Amino acid sequence: MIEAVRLTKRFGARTAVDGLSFQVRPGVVTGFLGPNGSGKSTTMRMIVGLDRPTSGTVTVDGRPFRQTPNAARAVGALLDAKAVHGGRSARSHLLSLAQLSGIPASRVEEVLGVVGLRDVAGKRTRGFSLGMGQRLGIAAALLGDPRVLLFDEPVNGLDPEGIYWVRTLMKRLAAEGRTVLVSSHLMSEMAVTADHLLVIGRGRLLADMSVRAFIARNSADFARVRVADGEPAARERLAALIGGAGGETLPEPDGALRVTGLPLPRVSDLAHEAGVRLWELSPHHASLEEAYMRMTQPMVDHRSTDDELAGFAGEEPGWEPPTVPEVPQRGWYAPKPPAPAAERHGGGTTGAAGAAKATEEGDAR
Ligand SMILES: Nc1ncnc2c1ncn2[C@@H]1O[C@H](COP(=O)(O)OP(=O)(O)OP(=O)(O)O)[C@@H](O)[C@H]1O
Repeated sequence: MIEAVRLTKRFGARTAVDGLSFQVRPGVVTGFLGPNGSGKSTTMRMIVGLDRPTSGTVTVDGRPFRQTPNAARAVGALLDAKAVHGGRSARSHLLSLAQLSGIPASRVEEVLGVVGLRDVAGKRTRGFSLGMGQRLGIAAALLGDPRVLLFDEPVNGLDPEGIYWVRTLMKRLAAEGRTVLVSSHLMSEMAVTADHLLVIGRGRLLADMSVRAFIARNSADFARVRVADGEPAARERLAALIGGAGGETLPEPDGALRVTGLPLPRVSDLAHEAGVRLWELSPHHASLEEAYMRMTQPMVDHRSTDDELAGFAGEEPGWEPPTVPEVPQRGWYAPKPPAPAAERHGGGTTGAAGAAKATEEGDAR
């Protein structure tokens, strides 16, 4: 278990972590969320003794990290996947870490297999993609088979298959009874990976609860109601009735109404009494992303403004837009058919077959 008590870190005048108290329990995946600059990485760095708290304490299984015997085998962390010597191979990077912590070399081969890097283990990490670097960082965290694991943005740069793999790995590690703390900005991913959430904003704890409770407390469920197509007057009549009964409606892009403030059966009764035909009446639960945005909106430090340069393209003196040949579009967003094989390769059946395939794909969309 990880336990923080009034944990605080200041960098000069900036308070990065402000009196945080929480516990991260074993057996579940705990998601660590917060806007950019809210203090997640600083908290993780303090957990593993890389930053010293200005005040307060944080312990791992009852002791500060620096006092934990053989800490590298007790706690594994992926904090910065780029913190690897680019001239070393993945294998030699892991071997040197293993040697420093008294971990047998055979374990290196095991973790290389777990993260799917065996085939490239002899290659210099300089040439690694972002996703390969993440996998190597995860391998390093797993090396000592630790009971406590921290992952700062582990899915950063991973493709969908890699993201799915990380999700499964986190869940498996937690199911084995380990303590797993994982930060991410990918809300859809957190919603399916984490059981529990710690949410911080400007260094302070905003929420410490299950994912389900967090969504329930920070969002409003709603109903979608769609009247029969081609009956706009009925839609307006229903919207007015809902408003009169104390509900609120918002138009949805497909013509349906999003209703809040009234239970579903009440909406159904109103439609029935008014003789409005419905094609849809469905309950909806807000997503983790909606709940998170609602809670953290006031805590966001970095916001974009409208782009002053919007509309700039094409104004460069002498610039002409490229001419795009007119191509008839077939189907729904059908891609441009490939040029005839003869034009591209000087003839041949391969090109013709490829053209036929591309057209089939276009039709299928
Ligand atoms: N070494 C440092 N010196 C000065 N300020 C720092 C240092 N490390 C972090 N900070 C500041 O502390 C605050 C918290 O940063 P931190 O990296 O912990 O946030 P974060 O939640 O991990 O952000 P992100 O989601 O962008 O990774 C920021 O304002 C950051 O600029």
